[in-house]
Amino acid sequence: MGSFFWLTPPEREAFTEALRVYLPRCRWFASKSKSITKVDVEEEFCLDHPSAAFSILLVRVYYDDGLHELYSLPLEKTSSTEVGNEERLYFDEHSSFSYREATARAELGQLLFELIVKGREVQGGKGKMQGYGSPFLLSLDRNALSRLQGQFLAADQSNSAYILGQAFFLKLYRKLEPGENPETEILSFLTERSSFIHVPAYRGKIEARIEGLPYTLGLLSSYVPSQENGWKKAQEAFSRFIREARLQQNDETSASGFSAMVGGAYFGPDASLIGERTAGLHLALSRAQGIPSFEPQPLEKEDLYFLYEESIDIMKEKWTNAPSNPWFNAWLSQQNLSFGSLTERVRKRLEEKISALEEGCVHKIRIHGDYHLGQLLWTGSDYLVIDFEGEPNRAMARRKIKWPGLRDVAGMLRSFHYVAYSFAEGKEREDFFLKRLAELWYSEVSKNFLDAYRRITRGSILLPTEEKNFRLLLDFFLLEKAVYEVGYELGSRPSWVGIPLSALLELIR
Ligand SMILES: Nc1ncnc2c1ncn2[C@@H]1O[C@H](COP(=O)(O)OP(=O)(O)O)[C@@H](O)[C@H]1O
Ligand SMILES: O=P(O)(O)O[C@H]1O[C@H](CO)[C@@H](O[C@H]2O[C@H](CO)[C@@H](O)[C@H](O)[C@H]2O)[C@H](O)[C@H]1O
Repeated sequence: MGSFFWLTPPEREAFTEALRVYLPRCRWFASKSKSITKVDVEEEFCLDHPSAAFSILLVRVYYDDGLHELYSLPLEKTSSTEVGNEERLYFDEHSSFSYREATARAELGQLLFELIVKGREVQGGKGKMQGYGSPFLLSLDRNALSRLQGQFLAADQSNSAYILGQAFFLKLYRKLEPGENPETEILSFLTERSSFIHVPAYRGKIEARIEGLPYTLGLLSSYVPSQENGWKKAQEAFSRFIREARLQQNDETSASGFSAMVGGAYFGPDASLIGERTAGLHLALSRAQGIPSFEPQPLEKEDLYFLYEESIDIMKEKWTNAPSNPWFNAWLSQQNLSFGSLTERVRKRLEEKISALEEGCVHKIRIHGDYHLGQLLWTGSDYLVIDFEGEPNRAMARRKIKWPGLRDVAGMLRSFHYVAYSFAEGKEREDFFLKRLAELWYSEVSKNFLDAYRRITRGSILLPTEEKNFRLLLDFFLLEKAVYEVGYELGSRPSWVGIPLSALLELIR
């Protein structure tokens, strides 16, 4: 079967032109709003299955702002008669060879799994791709492993995944950068060097090495059978709470009565368990003596000024379309605020938090970095934490920076807030009772989560001993996360922008 590098220059051009149209339509393609100037295929790794021929292409995409990104694109090579025109990405009339999207093919998942199990190496044009199994995987019976059936996971996510025999989960990263992916790094650390078991166990990875640089192409972990994720479970608990509270509305149930309801059966116990798991995760990550990329270090004010600058940049760059966003504007006029005064108050509040904080009051460690309820899987009796890639839109090196665990804690608190306040989203009528219940739910769930987290981390390098420092740091991270979220919502869910804005308002009052 053919290969990109066998094509003539005009054929290559036709193919990269086809990619230029195709890529922005893909869910995992990060820069949909940018204008592509050029697409280059930098590398091709060919993988043959008895019934199909595949290629993993590494494709460099150039934009009109001078920046570029590298993507992994698994394609199937097939003869023209087998494929309808609509499925083809490229067709070469002379050799009757065409490329089509292959991610959904279970055979590809199988081949990639085998690459890891057998530690195989595949040569490309400039470099090589190799599978690496963890010590545990390599201790298993290879024949039994090769009989496992692959299945593509049809979830609309930033990466693509396969399940093998309900035992393994294989994630193929789409956007690549040189260096080890934070997810393989953290999961292998937790699996092999800690006793924390509430994450999928690390089982291996696929790495490419091109011109001396490593790129993580895939992660193999244990498969976690789950009922739902934390976000769905919390939403469901919140809506049950609202239904029950409305039934009791006439019975004059007091605020403390409603809080007790939440604490009892409407996510209060879940929040405590999430607090325990979060604390356990951070404690495990903080016990990493002798590994420079993980070893804890005292927090300096400089570290926070870095985030402060980043928040200012987000407000300048990612909030630029705010003035044309009707929800943003309606919110501003409701609060009697101008755009300029909002951003200035946020800036000032961030600065105040840093200056009042005592330097070195806590240590920074490797953290999850994009911690929210959607990153928790509910197994039916416990929560497992997934997706350690960090914030998807930030550069890899940036996602590996150490921060106090309280940064993840703030992420989870923001997520509880989203559950309560997204419930009222899109409902025209002002419903004061619902607002009151949302406040009560958020406050009770947050208290349960924080109490559990603080109980377990008390006395450790993760928690400031003084209450004042704890509050300052947590508020700083809540502010910083809400600034990020406003930018995120303006780009992806403009009608939800009021949720992080309402949190910001509370924090700058
Ligand atoms: N180890 C696992 N076992 C089972 N399902 C998983 C596992 N990890 C992730 N998933 C499922 O796949 C989805 C996408 O995983 P995630 O790590 O969030 O990928 P992405 O990087 O694409 O966001 C999750 O929402 C979850 O449903
Ligand atoms: O795609 P990722 O899961 O890596 O994270 C990004 O998308 C999240 C949205 O799904 C976004 O999270 C925000 O919305 C959540 C509700 O959908 C809410 O629970 C989070 O608190 C809120 O930040 C996340 O910020 C973004 O990085």
